Amino acid sequence: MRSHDDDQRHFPAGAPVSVLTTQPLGRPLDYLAPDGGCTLGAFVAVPLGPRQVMGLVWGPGTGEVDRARLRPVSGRLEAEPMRTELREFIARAADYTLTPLPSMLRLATRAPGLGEGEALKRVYVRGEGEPDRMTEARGRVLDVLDEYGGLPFALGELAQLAGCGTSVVKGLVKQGVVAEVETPRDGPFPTLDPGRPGVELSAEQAAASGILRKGVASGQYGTTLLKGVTGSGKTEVYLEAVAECLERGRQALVLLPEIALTGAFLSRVEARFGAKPAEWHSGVTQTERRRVWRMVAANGASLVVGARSALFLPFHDLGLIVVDEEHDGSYKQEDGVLYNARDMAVLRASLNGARVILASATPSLETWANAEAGKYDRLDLAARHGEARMPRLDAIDMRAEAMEASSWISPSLKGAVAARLEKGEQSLLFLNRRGYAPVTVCRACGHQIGCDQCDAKMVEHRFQKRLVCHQCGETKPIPPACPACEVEGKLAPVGPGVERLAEEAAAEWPEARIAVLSSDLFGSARALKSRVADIAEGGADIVIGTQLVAKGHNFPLLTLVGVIDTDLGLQGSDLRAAEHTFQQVRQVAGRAGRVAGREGAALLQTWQPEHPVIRAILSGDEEGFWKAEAEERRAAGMPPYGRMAGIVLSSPDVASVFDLGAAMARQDGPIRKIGAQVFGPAPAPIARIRGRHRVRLLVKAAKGAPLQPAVAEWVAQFRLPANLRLAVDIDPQSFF
Ligand SMILES: Nc1ncnc2c1ncn2[C@@H]1O[C@H](COP(=O)(O)OP(=O)(O)OP(=O)(O)O)[C@@H](O)[C@H]1O
Ligand SMILES: [Zn+2]
Repeated sequence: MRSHDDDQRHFPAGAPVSVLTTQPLGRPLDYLAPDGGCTLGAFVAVPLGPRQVMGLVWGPGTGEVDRARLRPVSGRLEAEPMRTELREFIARAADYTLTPLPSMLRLATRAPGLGEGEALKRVYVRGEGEPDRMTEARGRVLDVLDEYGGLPFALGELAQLAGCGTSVVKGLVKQGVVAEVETPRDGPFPTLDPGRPGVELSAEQAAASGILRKGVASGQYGTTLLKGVTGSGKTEVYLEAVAECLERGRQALVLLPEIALTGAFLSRVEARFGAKPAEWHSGVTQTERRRVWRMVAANGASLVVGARSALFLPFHDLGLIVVDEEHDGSYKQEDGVLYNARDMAVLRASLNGARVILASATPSLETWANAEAGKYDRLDLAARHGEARMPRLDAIDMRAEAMEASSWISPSLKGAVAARLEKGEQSLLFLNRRGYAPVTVCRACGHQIGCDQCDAKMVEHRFQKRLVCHQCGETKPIPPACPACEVEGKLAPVGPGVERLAEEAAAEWPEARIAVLSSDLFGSARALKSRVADIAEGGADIVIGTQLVAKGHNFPLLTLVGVIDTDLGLQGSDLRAAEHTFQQVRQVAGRAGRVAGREGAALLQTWQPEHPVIRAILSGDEEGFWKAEAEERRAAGMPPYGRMAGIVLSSPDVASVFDLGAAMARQDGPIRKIGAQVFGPAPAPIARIRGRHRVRLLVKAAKGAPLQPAVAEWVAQFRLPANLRLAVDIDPQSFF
């Protein structure tokens, strides 16, 4: 780590400095420091060709270009300079993921107007009374203001969210129904009070919380796996570590995997600390994003709750990062910069003397193995809080069930749901498939409707009345005739998605209130959040959902979980198929019976109850499962006992991807030099997306091998033909 004094390092006017921009140039460029000089990490404007772009003073000039030919920095921007710790993090993360530095800087500067000053800004909030004449557009403006609960908006932002012109807003201002106010930009967030009493912890919880608090108090880096069964109070326990962090005047970051979870979480923070934290995710307005970015840097926000990209915020002094549901796949970004937020959290904390808490009921094998190896500490919460008990898990052997055609809920499961309806309790039916039917087939010729741009079947979405490609998002109406044989009226849905399951449930229980939770059915994150809150309060009898419902929700009335197709994830040859199925099914089962006195049950529909993974899920022998899984991976040299890098080549031209793939496989010297191996090229499982043909290569290396430099050297040997994209995925999670 560089010394702290670096933060003060100053370059006098005219000194050569290297400036990193977000432009795709690959590396920093030299400029001359402006009048008055500039400090290391300062945000500046620099000329680039005919344009002015934002840049960051990255270090002394490299001397690559003759001094006489350097242009001066145009000016300093008003943003707080980037601290050494964050610059170091960006550089290390770029090296680790083999991402060009400019793309990393872009991740760390994703807020609008960073260069603009602190002047007053004009914002719009709800005023008094009702408009003289209510129009549809006016109504929408007022709805937006209500929906966001008093948050201020910029004019353009408000108009856009309401889907109207700015004149509509101005008209409302004239009548005083909307108020126009001048406020300082970017006010600090309300202070959180860690001294308020928390809930009374059980002995087990108190012991864990004591250890976590001590860790935070040490001011030293360390990572702890907080493993607790679903409903054991992991959140209550890690909030104590947050309290300790706040007491010490340092900032804390809590990463959550799913935006729908933040609503309930914010209320818990408010209950514990007396105010809400700052939020950072795709559902936050642009105005608010800028405020969070600046306040985090100025120490005006002590706790941030966010999605994975919050990891790149310019914290003033970050003392704790909690990664909740650390096993969740959404922590791995799968396009653009390919990074795993869980691993990057550990990296950032280690550079800043901060603690990491990885919380999960079903940790990833990577984390489990790191704890086994002593790299991470581990704390266990073995019991549910209070009198609540873990749900009973049972298999429903589908071979023994009398299933009708186009029916997916077995008679046994139906009986269990009916019993819950009678008692006024909730049931959850889980199926990890969006839409109505995954395949639409022609009963005359057998043709299945695919996407024109992708090597994928179109999925019927009946609520939208369209076929949707889950790869590229392309949609089209269901054609009246088969596109292959032109016979009319023979297209039929095959297989179930959540919408079709909801149809079956509605036919079976016409009186029941049914809620379908699937990410595509909600226009906005706010709408989804409010639906989740409504269900928690008893606003539905049967919840039907995708993996969206498997994550961290607390539905107190829910006592039955039915997994429709437990075998779904076990098909295919995914390295992590067993691990993911185990995690997902145990998580979703854990939604049942979370309140004392309401016994929970989970019923798993399966065609292969004797499958080892299904047996492990039922037996609950988690350590046994992980040991066996670890042994298999170790024997095969697979992660976490070996390392991998995935390469995806894609181009509209099929020949050029295969040619380059073959050349890469031949010229594998840099890979062989570290004792690693190249596999492929092979067509990717989804061989075409958005009209681009895709080919994969895989590098397998031993655990300690210097994988990144070798891959960098290997890839650098090749000139990419026009329009061919090469993506490197270090530690790949998916192989589509
Ligand atoms: N000591 C406590 N006192 C009062 N309520 C508690 C206590 N511990 C946990 N609870 C309550 O029990 C429920 C489950 O706790 P929590 O959500 O923290 O568990 P979790 O382990 O994070 O669950 P999951 O892994 O399923 O997300 C919550 O409603 C929480 O408020
Ligand atoms: Zn497509």
